[in-house]
Amino acid sequence: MTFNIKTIGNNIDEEGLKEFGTDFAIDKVAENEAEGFICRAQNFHDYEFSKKLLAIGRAGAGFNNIPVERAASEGIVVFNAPGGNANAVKELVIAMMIFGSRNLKPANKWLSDQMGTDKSIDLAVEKGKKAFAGAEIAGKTIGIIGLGNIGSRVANDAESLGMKVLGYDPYIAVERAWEISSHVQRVTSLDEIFAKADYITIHTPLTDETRNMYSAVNFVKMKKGVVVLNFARDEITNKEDVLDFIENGTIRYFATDFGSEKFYHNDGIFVTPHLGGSTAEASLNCTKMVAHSLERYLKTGEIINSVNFPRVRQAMLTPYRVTLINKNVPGVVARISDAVAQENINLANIVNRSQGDFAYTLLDLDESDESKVEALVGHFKDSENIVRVRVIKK
Ligand SMILES: NC(=O)C1=CN([C@@H]2O[C@H](COP(=O)(O)OP(=O)(O)OC[C@H]3O[C@@H](n4cnc5c(N)ncnc54)[C@H](O)[C@@H]3O)[C@@H](O)[C@H]2O)C=CC1
Ligand SMILES: O=C(O)C(=O)COP(=O)(O)O
Repeated sequence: MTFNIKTIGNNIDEEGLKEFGTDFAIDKVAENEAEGFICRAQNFHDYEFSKKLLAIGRAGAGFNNIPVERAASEGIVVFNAPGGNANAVKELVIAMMIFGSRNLKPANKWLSDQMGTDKSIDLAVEKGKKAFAGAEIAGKTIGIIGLGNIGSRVANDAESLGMKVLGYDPYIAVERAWEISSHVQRVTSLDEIFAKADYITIHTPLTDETRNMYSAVNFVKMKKGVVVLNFARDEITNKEDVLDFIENGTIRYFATDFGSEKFYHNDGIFVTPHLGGSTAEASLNCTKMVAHSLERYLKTGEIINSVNFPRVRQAMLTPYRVTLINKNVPGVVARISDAVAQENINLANIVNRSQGDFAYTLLDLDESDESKVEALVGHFKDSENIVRVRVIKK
């Protein structure tokens, strides 16, 4: 069987797409004919998914552009590429922190406005440069909100650049915690970050807790002259409040990957056009990662790196595998087992895992009679609690 994958939007790494095996066709059919999508930050909130679509690979980290709960309810598994672009974001954040500390935006603007000969400009430079004398980051305190793939890397590098590092992440994954330098001090309150840090950077998803975190209610708690960075998501920042707190001198410099017309001409603000994950390396990594996840899911039903379904790994050793996406309500597994028994099929293995309102069930059938497998699947069609059934032949 050939699976059709459609790349949505541009910037999907062509080299990365070569990871797909020969039984995958890329961009050969219309969107509503594809079993899999690969996308980046395109907004899918108003998108009507076709019944054929089984999986979406977000070639990046943040997935707030995809309605992941609706996708689950329509039987669509959404994957992302955790860590695939983390180094790219980290490097930009470190660069922007130093860029701001050394006043490079106004300094460069001032320099480009100079007129005259090289000699006269050299004289003006030596006289005028004191206006742009900056500060070093070594010895300063950085507060990092979110210590996942990006935040943990920023923490380790900031520490090796001589900074004192405070990290806040109430949901930190155990394996990530092991990767963070023991010199990074874990704090349990955001207010401690706001009160102590000279530099503050956020590396969390956009959630109800982080939306608007950069706003007046928190800016008033920050040190005068703080440098604030947002390379996570636009909606974390209240832009009017940033302008006010630049104006009153609380924020010395604000760097962000998410712009606004009011930001572009402000000397205290530096905006990059959502470039955090835009490197050749990150784009290759992320495309490869989601290509692997999609291929594995479509061919074997295994789920790795999904954001709306639990991880399910199970080697396929039987002639048939049936996978079901079902509502996470009581009685479904019993019904599935009953149906298997009614069709007199030997069940070699059953895996059932839930996440939120939905669950994923994988049945390995020790049965090579296709008609019996079809009869089994017949039990699950048109059931209000089962939203997707697939049969995978070894
Ligand atoms: N500017 C860009 O191009 C890019 C932006 N991003 C953004 O950065 C975010 C983080 O990316 P990764 O580090 O790769 O994700 P990740 O999932 O590895 O890490 C996120 C961390 O945030 C923590 N967290 C969640 N809610 C929190 C809260 N309320 N307070 C403190 N910590 C909290 C989690 O426990 C986790 O450790 C993404 O969700 C995305 O929005 C990611 C990649 C590129
Ligand atoms: O990975 C992320 O969360 C990003 O924000 C990067 O977005 P992009 O893939 O560059 O459209």
